[in-house]
Amino acid sequence: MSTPRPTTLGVGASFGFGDRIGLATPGHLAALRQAGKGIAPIFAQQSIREMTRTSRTPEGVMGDAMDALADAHWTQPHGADADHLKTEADIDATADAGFTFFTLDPSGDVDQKADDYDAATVAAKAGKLGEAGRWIGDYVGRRVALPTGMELVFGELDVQRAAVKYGKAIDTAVRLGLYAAKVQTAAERPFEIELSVDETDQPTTLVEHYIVADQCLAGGIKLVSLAPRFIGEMEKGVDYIGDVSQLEKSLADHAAIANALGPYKLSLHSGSDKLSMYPALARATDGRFHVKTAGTSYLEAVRVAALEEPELFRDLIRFSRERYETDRATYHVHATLASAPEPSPQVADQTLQDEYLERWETVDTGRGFTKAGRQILHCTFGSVLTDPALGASLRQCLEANQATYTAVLAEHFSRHLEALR
Ligand SMILES: O=C(O)[C@@H](O)[C@@H](O)[C@H](O)C(=O)CO
Repeated sequence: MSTPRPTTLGVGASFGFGDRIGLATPGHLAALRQAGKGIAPIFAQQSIREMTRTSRTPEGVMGDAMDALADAHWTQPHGADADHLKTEADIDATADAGFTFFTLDPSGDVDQKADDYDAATVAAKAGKLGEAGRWIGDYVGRRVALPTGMELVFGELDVQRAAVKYGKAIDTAVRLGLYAAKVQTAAERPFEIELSVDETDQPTTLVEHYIVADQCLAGGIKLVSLAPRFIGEMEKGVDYIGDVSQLEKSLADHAAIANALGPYKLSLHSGSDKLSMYPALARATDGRFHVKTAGTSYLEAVRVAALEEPELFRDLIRFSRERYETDRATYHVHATLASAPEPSPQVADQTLQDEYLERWETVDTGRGFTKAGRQILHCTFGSVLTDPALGASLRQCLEANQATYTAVLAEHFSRHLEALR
């Protein structure tokens, strides 16, 4: 039986194995076979941003994943995530390549300062929204009791703020979602839609979540998953930053809304390495989650260089440090160059591995101890992979040591998947 084309996965537990290089799928598969029972995989997953930074195409991403699945004689269902789509052109490019999971990202239309406005400013801005604020009157005064015991109270200020924050973004999401549905239906191809507003500065409140999802539904968009901006910090390349017990309660309330209006999954973006919150996510959603990762597979590729070609690892660190201040611009990260050592000859190989590739506690947890080299490597993947010398050297290292890459990925992602069970 041959490897099936990507398909829709529905609202059961799923996991996205983003692969920025195109050589990680064997390791992802090994981890899934070891520890992924009951979790549906997405192997072909890249954002437009990633493909732009790595000069890859949707066809190339799809081809790399499908070739690896065929080599492994994979015959089970799998999805394909066209991630962080912002325009109709993004949808056209990825739909034609066979993607079936469309992550719509209207965050460019989210007012990311909305939580800072006082009541008068909120009211004034809401009054100027026009069509984007058409639904304000429909919600003011509502109360919705959630099975978690939480009651959603739609006060006038809360609803106005939701409109100021997400009103335009909702209309963008509906426009993109209807377009994706039209394209896929015309081509008789399967599709499912995720809405992502995770890459915004201020958390999505429960009232805002309810209104965003309810208005998507009213606009004709059936969500398979939603990525709100959760409380706490989901920074790239490091574990969750915040109080996990508070997060679990918030996740349960968000999940109750998803069940009431969907059902749809809660989607965790920047899911790489957030193992401290995985059990909470699985419990709070009762397994109705999607976890999206990508950067951590790149970091494990760098680990192969550290293990097999230490001099290449030093070159990667040196180059990444030169690029970090530029490349960090669109990512939510805290690392500074001062938080990790220069790869000077006096610094041992093992020290560099510890400082730049540690998986666990790598942020200042109040003890003044910050290891953030992972973020310096994480954010500069595009510069490295498109550098004629370094990109080629890293790929050659991985191709010469594919068994090592597969092994470190299998171990790394088995830990991720086991934490979700
Ligand atoms: O870095 C990217 O552009 C994407 O991989 C991520 O934003 C993705 O949506 C994600 O959250 C995976 O960690």
